[in-house]
Amino acid sequence: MRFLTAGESHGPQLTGIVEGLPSQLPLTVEDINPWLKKRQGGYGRGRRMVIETDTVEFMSGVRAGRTTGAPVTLVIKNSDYRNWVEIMDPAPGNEPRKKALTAARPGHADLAGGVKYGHKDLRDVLERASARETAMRVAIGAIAHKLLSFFGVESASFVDGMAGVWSQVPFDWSLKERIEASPVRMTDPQAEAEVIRRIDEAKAAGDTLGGIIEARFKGLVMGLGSQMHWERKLDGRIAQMVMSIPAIKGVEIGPGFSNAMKPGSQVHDPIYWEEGRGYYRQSNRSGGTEAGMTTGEELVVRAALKPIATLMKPLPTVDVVTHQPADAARERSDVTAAPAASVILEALVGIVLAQAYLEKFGGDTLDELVERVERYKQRVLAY
Ligand SMILES: Cc1cc2nc3c(=O)[nH]c(=O)nc-3n(C[C@H](O)[C@H](O)[C@H](O)COP(=O)(O)O)c2cc1C
Ligand SMILES: C=C(O[C@@H]1CC(C(=O)O)=C[C@@H](OP(=O)(O)O)[C@H]1O)C(=O)O
Repeated sequence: MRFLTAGESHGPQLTGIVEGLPSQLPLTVEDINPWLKKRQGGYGRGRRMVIETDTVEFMSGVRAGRTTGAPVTLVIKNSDYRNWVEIMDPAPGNEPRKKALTAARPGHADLAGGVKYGHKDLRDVLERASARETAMRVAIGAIAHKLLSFFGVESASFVDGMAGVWSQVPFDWSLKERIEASPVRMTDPQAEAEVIRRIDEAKAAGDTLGGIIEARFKGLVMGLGSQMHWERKLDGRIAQMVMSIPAIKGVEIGPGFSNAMKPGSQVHDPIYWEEGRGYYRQSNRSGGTEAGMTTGEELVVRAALKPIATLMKPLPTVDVVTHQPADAARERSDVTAAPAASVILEALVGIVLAQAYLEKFGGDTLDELVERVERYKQRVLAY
């Protein structure tokens, strides 16, 4: 399964093409739109999210609520486009009416992208660097999750810490509903209240916040990915996908960074076997992968999100036309995107996992795939 996305943040629409889905996968917009809604939410988002109500349309590959096996084309319209029609006009002639953005914003694609692609209006850079693109990838992730649901895979995601405040309530699958209802997608009501206070404080100060986010997956079979060659290692593929989310600056599988400070005896997970249950672990300090393959335990993916780069109290920069010192351009902006990023993390790791299932089990139809996954589960038990 491969995919492409296209579309500018303030252009008419985002487009996605997904190729390699099995046929007969039940699929409606209702499988996708709730994910888009969740991605738009979260305390600390800016005014753009009031303008947009993201919903997806199928343009190919789905008939009567099922995939046909043909490439699936998805579209999400940008409601904000109506306010940007002239600025985003592809036809020549509107340039004088365009508001050129020339004060490169530190922390954004503006400077390197402007130099690399030869743009002096940095809008031509930022329109594609914007995290708006993740709306389409989350839509594609929702399809991946739909597929995973047929293999018995379940997922969750949350914000573990923000602004120096850590959740004190450890994740438990029974907390999923609370997380979904939380304005900052936290497990801990006390931490949540404090984090909301700090977001308000940051906003009032013209500042921004990042956070630590986590996604979990249970029900995965042992042996997705491969140790045999570097680019087939599942943890490597997950890291690439996660780092491609705008503003993510660190990724770990399980407690990867804190494990690095401990002796091996406190890090690795002893192996047990029981009749009827097969192989299992009593701990999951590996976070669910060993040597680029799933262990069959929960997969735990954590990521660090930097604070939003556009500051209402802007940092010093240089105007790329005049080369004079300037204040960084101020665009309408989020104060934090950590809750949204946790949803993106969960959706996008789902894509990597769906790809791993499709690679391992093949299958042109959903039935074939499910049958092969079930047969493999029996093999794992009997091993
Ligand atoms: C959901 C989401 C929303 C974002 N919203 C903003 C925003 O409103 N303003 C901003 O400056 N950066 C925002 N970002 C981050 C920038 O897109 C990102 O920092 C920038 O493109 C530079 O890329 P890098 O941080 O990966 O280096 C957001 C990121 C995510 C994941
Ligand atoms: C549009 C989205 O996020 C945007 C991501 C973003 C950025 O610089 O990454 C900047 C902001 O865009 P705007 O200037 O239009 O307000 C965010 O709103 C979205 O998540 O759908």
